[in-house]
Amino acid sequence: MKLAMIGFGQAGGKIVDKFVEYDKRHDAGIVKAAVAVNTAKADLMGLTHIPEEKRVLIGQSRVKGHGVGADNELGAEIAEEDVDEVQGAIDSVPVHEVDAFLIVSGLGGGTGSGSAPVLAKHLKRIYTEPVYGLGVLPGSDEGGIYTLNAARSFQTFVREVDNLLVFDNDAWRKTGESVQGGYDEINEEIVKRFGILFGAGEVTGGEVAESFVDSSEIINTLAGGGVSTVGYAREEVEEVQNSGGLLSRLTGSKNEDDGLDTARTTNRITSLVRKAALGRLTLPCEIDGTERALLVMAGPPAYLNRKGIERSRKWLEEQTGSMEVRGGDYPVTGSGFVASVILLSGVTNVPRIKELQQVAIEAQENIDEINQESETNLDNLVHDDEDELESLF
Ligand SMILES: Nc1nc2c(ncn2[C@@H]2O[C@H](COP(=O)(O)OP(=O)(O)OP(=O)(O)O)[C@@H](O)[C@H]2O)c(=O)[nH]1
Repeated sequence: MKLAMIGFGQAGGKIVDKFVEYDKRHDAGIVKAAVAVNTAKADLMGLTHIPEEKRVLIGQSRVKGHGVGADNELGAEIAEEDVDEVQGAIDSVPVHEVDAFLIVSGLGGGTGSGSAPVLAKHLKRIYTEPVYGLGVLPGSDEGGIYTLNAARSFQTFVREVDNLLVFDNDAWRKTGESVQGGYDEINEEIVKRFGILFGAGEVTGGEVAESFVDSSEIINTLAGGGVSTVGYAREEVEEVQNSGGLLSRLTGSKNEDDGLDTARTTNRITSLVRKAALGRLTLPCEIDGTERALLVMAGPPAYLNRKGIERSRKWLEEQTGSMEVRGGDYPVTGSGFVASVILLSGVTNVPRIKELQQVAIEAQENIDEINQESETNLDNLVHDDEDELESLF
């Protein structure tokens, strides 16, 4: 699947930068264009793989290249004012060659959390291609302002995009380590999971898959909106030549080990799918109640088979209660591992989101209370002034 990626803020820029690197390293063919947008000049200068002309500094007249300091209302205002500058960088993207836009952003800061939903709304008005978001939730040790920003931005972002893929930093923090300490590893994890998912629709180099995942299947799984999470599991394998693959499956060629190999391959697939679905998701949640799902099995063609994928698909249908579970191969010769990636789209039972919604409600109530108090104080002040004036005459 070919994407135009736009990274907002420090986290968004770094993650898109890593996607570009991943794309080159694996010849994945998913990043058709990459743009980084920020209010902080230093963050843009720290990027390595996104070309300089695709790094856009916004809000110069307001914050002089120094960032918005976690003020996401200011971030949103700046994005509204400078959306044409971002559009300028997107104008050179051959949009007819991309399947979708992906806006990547941390939701806890000011620039990304404020700007990402603004750009999503803008792109949806202009283009017919789907606009997806990849939103990163802050660690709970980052402080109240980050949680509040995330709570507010999450609600707006999910409304503006066609689907919001979520990664929760908090769930990926290592015990005893602050989330900042492990960003490199976390970003690797993000890019690996989403790289395989989006790469599935872009097989190059003459690989033949038995039941190939098409980008339309990714789009259909994400259609309908809501929030998505991704599971992943992998197992190292030895690359074998000419044992199975589509050719031998089509010609029916067999050897003595074929029965055993097929059973082993099938079992490996079903076990990896269970591990991916029941292990740590990018956004931890109950998988029961998921609206749509897509299962991608990546690895050397000899280690992929339809039977394993079919069984796993049925298992996933039972676990999620969804009637819309798609599945297929992503053949990668020479990968040295078989991996299962599961996209769960339209998840509903997510404790972290409930927590964020609660934070947003409480914050709104506090704001209302403060407003009411200051109105009452103002009224009292006016009455006091009137009384004072009356006593003067
Ligand atoms: N996964 C991941 N998360 C990050 C990274 N850097 C920052 N974050 C998270 O993203 C949130 C937003 O931080 P930034 O992206 O630095 O903020 P910003 O959008 O640039 O906004 P300002 O700095 O306030 O202008 C933080 O709360 C962190 O949780 C990163 O490299 N990887």
